[in-house]
Amino acid sequence: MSAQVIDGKAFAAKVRGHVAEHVARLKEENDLTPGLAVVLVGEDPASQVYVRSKGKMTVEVGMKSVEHRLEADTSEADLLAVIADLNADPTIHGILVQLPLPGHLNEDLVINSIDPAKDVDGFHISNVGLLGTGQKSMVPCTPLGCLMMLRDHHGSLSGMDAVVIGRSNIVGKPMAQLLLGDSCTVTIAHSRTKDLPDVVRRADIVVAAVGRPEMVPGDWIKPGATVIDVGINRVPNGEKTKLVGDVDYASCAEVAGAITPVPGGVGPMTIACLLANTLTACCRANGLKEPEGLTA
Ligand SMILES: Nc1nc2c(c(=O)[nH]1)N[C@@H](CN(C=O)c1ccc(C(=O)N[C@@H](CCC(=O)O)C(=O)O)cc1)CN2
Ligand SMILES: [Mg+2]
Repeated sequence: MSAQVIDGKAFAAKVRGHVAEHVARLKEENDLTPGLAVVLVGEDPASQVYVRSKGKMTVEVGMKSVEHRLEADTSEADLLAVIADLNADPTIHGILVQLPLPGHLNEDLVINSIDPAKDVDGFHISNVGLLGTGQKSMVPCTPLGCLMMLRDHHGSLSGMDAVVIGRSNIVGKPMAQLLLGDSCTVTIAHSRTKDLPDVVRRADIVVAAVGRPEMVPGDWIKPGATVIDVGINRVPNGEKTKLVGDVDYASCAEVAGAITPVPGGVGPMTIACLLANTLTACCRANGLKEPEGLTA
């Protein structure tokens, strides 16, 4: 068997197209422009690339984009003051603090200082609690992107066995909540899971989000299963480097029914869902109907 490739790049472009249509309608009918503020502390090269890309795509879908680039040694008080200003700014509907933060800053404290209604990353403790109790929330972008691709591929996910490998707050835990919300039977596996290969072999859906290059081989995959690879690992490739996921693509693609590639799978969906969340936040803030198909 050779798996169907789930093209995240193409799907993300489609999502951004839907967002752009809604944004144009909001402008025309409600004289409203959604605004997204991205805060970057320090000079992490990968973060700089992601932040630039977020700003560019925000403008492309017709939204207002604001960037705050702060020095690596910015104090917590100064960062919190920037966030407080954005919380109070009525033209800003989404606020995102790019992670990871430099080590001297308390990530939880910083994230929890964002107005939950503007927390387009869905990392604020209020949004985590709302998602966990099945209430309307802001949903973390990467898991939301994975869910959108799974729904698009399968239609209903009801009754499917899903294994999420990885228990991070950003991907693993919210992914499990979303799959549960779509009536999957969900297992969260991690580094201490016993008989991990056997656990993964039971899954109709495997979401790999461990951050370990090519950790999942094809012989862990049930024939026909859907494999969603969240990993973005840069590894040596001769004199250069290349990006690989958390699954061994070649062997998994021989067994799986469908698989996301790296690059071009989950990654592009993350930014598309960030734009979708900003649009959703703007609609909610103004008491307007939310766009369909862009939230969980
Ligand atoms: N506040 C946040 N910080 C971080 C998040 C996040 O969702 N919110 N996620 C990641 C980084 N990230 C967005 O911020 C992100 C990562 C990767 C991609 C992407 O499109 N990747 C491409 C490959 C890019 C490359 O060549 O390096 C792909 O997979 O095709 C988009 C966004 C951590 N921080
Ligand atoms: Mg820290």
